[in-house]
Amino acid sequence: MTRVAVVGATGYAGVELVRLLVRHPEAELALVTSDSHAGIQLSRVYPHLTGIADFELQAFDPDRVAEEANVAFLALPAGLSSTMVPSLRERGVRVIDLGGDFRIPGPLFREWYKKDPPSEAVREEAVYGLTEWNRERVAGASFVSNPGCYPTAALLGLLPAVRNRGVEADGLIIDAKSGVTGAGRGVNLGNHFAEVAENFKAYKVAEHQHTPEIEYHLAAFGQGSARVSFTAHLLPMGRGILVTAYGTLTGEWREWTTERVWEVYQDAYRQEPFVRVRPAGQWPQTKEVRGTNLCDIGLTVERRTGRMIVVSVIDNLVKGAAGQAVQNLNVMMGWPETMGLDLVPMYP
Ligand SMILES: NC(=O)C1=CN([C@@H]2O[C@H](COP(=O)(O)OP(=O)(O)OC[C@H]3O[C@@H](n4cnc5c(N)ncnc54)[C@H](OP(=O)(O)O)[C@@H]3O)[C@@H](O)[C@H]2O)C=CC1
Ligand SMILES: CC(=O)N[C@@H](CCC(=O)OP(=O)(O)O)C(=O)O
Repeated sequence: MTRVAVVGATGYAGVELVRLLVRHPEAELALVTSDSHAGIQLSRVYPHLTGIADFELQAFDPDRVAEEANVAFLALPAGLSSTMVPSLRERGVRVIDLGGDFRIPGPLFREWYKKDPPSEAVREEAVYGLTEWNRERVAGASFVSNPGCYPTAALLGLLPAVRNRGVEADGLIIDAKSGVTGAGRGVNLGNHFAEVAENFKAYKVAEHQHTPEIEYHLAAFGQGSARVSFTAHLLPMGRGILVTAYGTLTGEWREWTTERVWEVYQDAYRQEPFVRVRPAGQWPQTKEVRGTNLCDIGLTVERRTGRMIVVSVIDNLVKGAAGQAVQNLNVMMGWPETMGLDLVPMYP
């Protein structure tokens, strides 16, 4: 068994990691940490874990993490892992960081997150954990930077077309909707029931911090440059993200049918255990992936406008956070990629 720690176990991403790790056949959950709940049992904070994960929460201490665990998952507010990661790496702990600190170069992090970035030398050690597109590098990694929730859905939906030069990567439009757990467990008026229920709103328009992450990795994996208009919206539901992306067809793709484009997507994802390309005309829904590490994709060519429309859905806490992090753990450790993630969607 490999001993693992969850740093920030009381947050929504952290507690989802706990859910997956307590049933993982090769990982043993050895340590859970919290800032404001240190000394209290995790099952006091989350009574649904009574008898399942009654660990006492510890304050973060890198020596303690290194004593107890070989791998640490960090699920902390942006900016904290920039200082914590080096202290763990120095002690030989492998790290999977779920925050935004290491996903983009420092100057972009400073500009969009308005926080001090980590040192560029440490950031360059981080392997971006979009598993389906970076599996070989994740396999040899000791430090993985897990993608953001919106970027996961957007990149998986768009990369087959961008990589194959089927759509113009400059000028993509990405329209995204999330459930409220995407904002974490912290109390925030914008996520108050009375503000969210029977309501629907766009937020952080033209200034969402996931915009540079989407552009940077579309360019890197797509082997070109990318400019996107990304708009996030808040839905009155707990879990789930649905992304609708619009791209102008280029080159020979301008003449292609939906079926031809669909074949390119099938080729890209046929071997992937967690990506399902839906038959033409079938549009994925958030509930169809709820509680799982799946990303479902539907697409069409819109002949009238010369555009392609792609819809992708994930569970933000699983494929968008904890599930993809466990998928990366499996790849890092050389275990079967689906280990501990063989989950059936909770429907209805
Ligand atoms: N929610 C989501 O859908 C997704 C989240 N993520 C990422 O995961 C990370 C966590 O997000 P989420 O779970 O939503 O956030 P939450 O606000 O729900 O949780 C934050 C966690 O960090 C801990 N924490 C806060 N401040 C400190 C501190 N100073 N020192 C140590 N621990 C601290 C909290 O512990 P306590 O309150 O007990 O002190 C809590 O466990 C973020 O970086 C986010 O970007 C990524 C993809 C999706
Ligand atoms: C619904 C909601 O508010 N979602 C959050 C998701 C952010 C997140 O997960 O933070 P990172 O930037 O560290 O990835 C948001 O849009 O800001």
